[in-house]
Amino acid sequence: MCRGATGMGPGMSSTSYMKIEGLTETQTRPDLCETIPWFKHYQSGVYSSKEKGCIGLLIDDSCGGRCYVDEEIIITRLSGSYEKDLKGNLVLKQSQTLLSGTNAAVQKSFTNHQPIGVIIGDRNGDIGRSLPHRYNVMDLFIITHIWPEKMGAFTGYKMRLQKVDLTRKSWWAAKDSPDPSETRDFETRPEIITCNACTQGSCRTFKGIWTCLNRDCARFWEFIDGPVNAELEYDPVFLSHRFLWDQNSLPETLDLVPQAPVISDRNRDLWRHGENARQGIVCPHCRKCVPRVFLSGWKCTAKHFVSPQPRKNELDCPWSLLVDGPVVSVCDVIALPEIFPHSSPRSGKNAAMPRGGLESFYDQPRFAPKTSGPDIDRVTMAPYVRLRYSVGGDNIGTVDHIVSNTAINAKDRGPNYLFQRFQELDLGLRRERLTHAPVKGLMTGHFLVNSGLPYKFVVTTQSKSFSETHQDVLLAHSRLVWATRQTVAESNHEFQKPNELLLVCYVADMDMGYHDDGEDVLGPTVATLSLGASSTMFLRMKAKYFAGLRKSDKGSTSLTKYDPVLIGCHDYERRKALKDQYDQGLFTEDQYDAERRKILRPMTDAPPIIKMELHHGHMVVMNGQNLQKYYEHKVVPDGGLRFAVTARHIKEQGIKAEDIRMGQYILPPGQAYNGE
Ligand SMILES: O=C(O)CCC(=O)C(=O)O
Ligand SMILES: [Fe+2]
Repeated sequence: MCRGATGMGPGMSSTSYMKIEGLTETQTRPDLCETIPWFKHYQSGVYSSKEKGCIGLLIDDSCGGRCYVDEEIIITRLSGSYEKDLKGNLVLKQSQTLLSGTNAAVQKSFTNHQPIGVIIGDRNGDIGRSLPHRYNVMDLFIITHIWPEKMGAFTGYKMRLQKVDLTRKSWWAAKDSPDPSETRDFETRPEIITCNACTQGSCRTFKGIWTCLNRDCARFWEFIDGPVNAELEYDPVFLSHRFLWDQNSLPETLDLVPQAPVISDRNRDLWRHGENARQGIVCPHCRKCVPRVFLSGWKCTAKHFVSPQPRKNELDCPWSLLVDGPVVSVCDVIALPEIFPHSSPRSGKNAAMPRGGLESFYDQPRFAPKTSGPDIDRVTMAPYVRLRYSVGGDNIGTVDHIVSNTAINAKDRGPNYLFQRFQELDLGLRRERLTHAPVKGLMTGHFLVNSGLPYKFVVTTQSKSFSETHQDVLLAHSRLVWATRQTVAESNHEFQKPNELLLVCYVADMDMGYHDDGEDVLGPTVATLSLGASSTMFLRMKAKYFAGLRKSDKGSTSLTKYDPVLIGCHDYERRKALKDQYDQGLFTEDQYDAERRKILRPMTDAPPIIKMELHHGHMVVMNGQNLQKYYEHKVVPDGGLRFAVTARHIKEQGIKAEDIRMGQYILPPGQAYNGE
């Protein structure tokens, strides 16, 4: 059945919905989603909230047959169950329902007259004009009709949306189109015709022909002697009629274009390191979505686009909003209010109060009870305590957790000093766009800066040589050189001096997801120093080794080639027995694969086998090439300001002599760290 919006009548004009006029634009989907609060979905075309239903809609690409965009009306399909055929046409693969998922949210917005923010992408061909930017905020619309159509063997839905504010000409209107007339016709409605078979009314949607739009009726989508599906055109009245929205009858509307904040002493923390620190801001000058790229704040400059490159028409706008503030003390980001009664309690999301005094807080790290986890060896490495996790037998590797204490942290040029200096120095910390990401333009979930030899595998960071790196940063590196040397001395590896440094900074809910640090060009040892807020580090086996096979996005599974059958993997005993038989030549490769297929099942991800609480001043040294090959780690900070300084060795073979010098430095006498 064709359902139209109801309950209209003469009412207030809707001009007040538009807080700011005009177009907001962005070139990447992540920038859009970080900035526009009513459209935070990175992949779907519908953004919904539980309470309101659909609040944001993106129309891009091809919307399928008979989609339509004019100055005030949009007709588009509802999402879900479509696939592209070989020619790139969208084909419905299963009938849609309005009862669940995003279509239920769309239905809810239709019923509630919820205004919806609409964004149009420059791949949309229905608008019939070129668009200035990749993504362009159109305006607020309300769904006026939702109806089913037969699409091949299945039933899918379409919807008609009408712009809320009819008093102003839309920015996407043709240049020569007239301004909206002051006297509009809000009376005319498309004709409603009752179906003889089901007795339900459906409106005249198509030109010169009527069909029943009740999907349960025997005569649904029946066109006797009429045009074939592809020839259907919309009825002129169906396109031209308008509802007048009574503003008082509409639910709370969206702030279509969020205003840039005015930073004051009261809200500074929120925007600097708190809840809003990852929020993008619409530039008040050029209206571009400006994501938080820099730790120092927001800068509306096209120049910060390493990838994708700025477009030709992109303005290099000078607007910026910097959020500097007083240096945060360590006591402000760790939970020790009873010891520092004047400090504000930590607001981190995992904040846990230490049971003992300050010493016990640092000296007795708590770690998750082991399941099938590695052995832990606890030794005193005065003045530190070192916990060594031996992972997966001899040939895999070790993780050393080097636990600091207040005395170490307070030492001259120690962690307390470094935490302060890293805030005072202009280190150039910024988020970078990932080179391989499911969504183009996706940025790291943390700020970073690289120095020494360039490290550019996950993200392309601009690297400074150590000679251009501030000495206080080199002091942190020198602690990691010491820690690396300690660890390597007990292994059968040769010590390779770290020649690279990655400084990462986390604020708000930033984190670093599961990854490994195991590029071919990297040495086997990776050492990290934590400064500031606490965090939790997890280590787990990679899924393909844990399960022995992996599932592709399309649902097929493939066996892991050269499966090492690591201690701790799923179904270890049976897999090991098969592998032994294969290694002894009792199976051909095909037989081995066939036997493996009988027992292996796709798994959910492996559970973490190490969970370490990293506090201010702690160091972690991961040692072993295979540790990075077979295992992965992630870090989830508690919230609040945290720096992680990581030192690795990049193999020098094939690197030019002048570049090798980028990874070398000499500290003034007595300043290289010696473990005290
Ligand atoms: O934040 C941390 O402690 C670790 C960072 C890390 O894993 C990395 O930089 O690769
Ligand atoms: Fe890492």
